[in-house]
Amino acid sequence: MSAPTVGEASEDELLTEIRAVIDEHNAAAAARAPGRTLLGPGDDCAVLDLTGGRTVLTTDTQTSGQDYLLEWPCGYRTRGFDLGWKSAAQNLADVAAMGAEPVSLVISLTLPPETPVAFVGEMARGYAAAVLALGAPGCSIAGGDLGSGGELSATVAALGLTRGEPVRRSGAREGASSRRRDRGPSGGRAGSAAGARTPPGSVRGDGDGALPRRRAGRPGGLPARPCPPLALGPAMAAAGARAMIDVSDGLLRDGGRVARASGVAIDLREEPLNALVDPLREAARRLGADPWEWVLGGGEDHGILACFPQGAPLPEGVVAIGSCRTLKQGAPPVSIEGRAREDLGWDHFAAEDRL
Ligand SMILES: Nc1ncnc2c1ncn2[C@@H]1O[C@H](COP(=O)(O)OP(=O)(O)O)[C@@H](O)[C@H]1O
Ligand SMILES: Cc1ncc(C[n+]2csc(CCOP(=O)(O)OP(=O)(O)O)c2C)c(N)n1
Ligand SMILES: [Mg+2]
Repeated sequence: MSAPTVGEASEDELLTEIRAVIDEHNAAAAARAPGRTLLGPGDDCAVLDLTGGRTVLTTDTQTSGQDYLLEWPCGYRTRGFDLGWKSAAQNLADVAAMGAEPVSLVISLTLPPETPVAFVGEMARGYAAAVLALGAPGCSIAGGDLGSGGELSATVAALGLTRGEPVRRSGAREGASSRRRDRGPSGGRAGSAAGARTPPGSVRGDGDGALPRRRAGRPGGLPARPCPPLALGPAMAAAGARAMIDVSDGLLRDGGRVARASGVAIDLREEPLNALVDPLREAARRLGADPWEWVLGGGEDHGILACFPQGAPLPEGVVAIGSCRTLKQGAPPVSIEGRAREDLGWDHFAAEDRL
């Protein structure tokens, strides 16, 4: 007998599958952050107490074919756990990049009828696991929505609280140095997600060219399970960061967003970037790809790019990668050792069959 699918289940049965996981998570989260989530799933709305700071709110969607593939070119099959993890992580990263601590998530799922019920339960486990593993153990999963549809998609909204003022993209000033925390708790580095997406179709024919399937599909679990360094968001804010962004669309593109919003030019140094490129060289060689393109243009690593006043003490693990200069007319918003680089990065609406 084949595994039961969503099309054979009722909404209540699916909710029971999800609630089994998240109710347990929420009980633990409530013990760690008492008084924040006053009412979780089960009513028309959740009830939160967000007094004591500024509230930040964000949402992001993972859509099959656009943000993930059920089967990657390397043969790796996306698990429900991966999809849950990634859609939580991507939102938690946005909260952290404002300098906030995550308080709660709501989750809306569109499920094609052929989706296995077990996949949905796995997604719930992925949400709860990401929240815990990435360092937001007090964050509740306060509710969501279920619907049927042609494409499997997951939309998460996340709420967070700051201690001081949220850190926006627009606060960078000349002379500030720009630094990037590139390593997540389990080792996600800039460029790794892009490297993992690169299809082995582009492998060079040098005999053992292709990475073993396991490694090609999951260097550090990416891009299936990105590991944004959540705790560094509030830590960088407390250390005086003037501008922050999570790198979802690529270092150049997201750096350009900070530069433009702040009215500065960001000049990156080659030496610290080399430290990000080096571990990717071998994988890139085998795939016939340019590791610099992964580091500069690859998205979905969700490290945090921040600009600090010169001389500000940096939280541990933060690496200085450049500085903010005067923005000159006609000059690129982001350069490397003063040289312009081709504009690399992810744009949903410009992408054509490009992983
Ligand atoms: N994917 C989900 N994850 C977590 N909770 C969910 C999910 N879908 C629905 N819920 C929760 O289950 C309860 C019932 O959902 P629903 O029937 O969609 O409510 P309503 O009809 O009031 O919109 C709500 O409290 C909702 O937050
Ligand atoms: C099937 C597939 N194609 C392409 C990509 C690459 N990709 C999709 S979205 C994205 C950037 C991040 O997504 P976005 O929704 O822009 O996140 P946000 O900037 O809103 O945080 C990248 C690099 C992918 N992950 N999966
Ligand atoms: Mg963001």
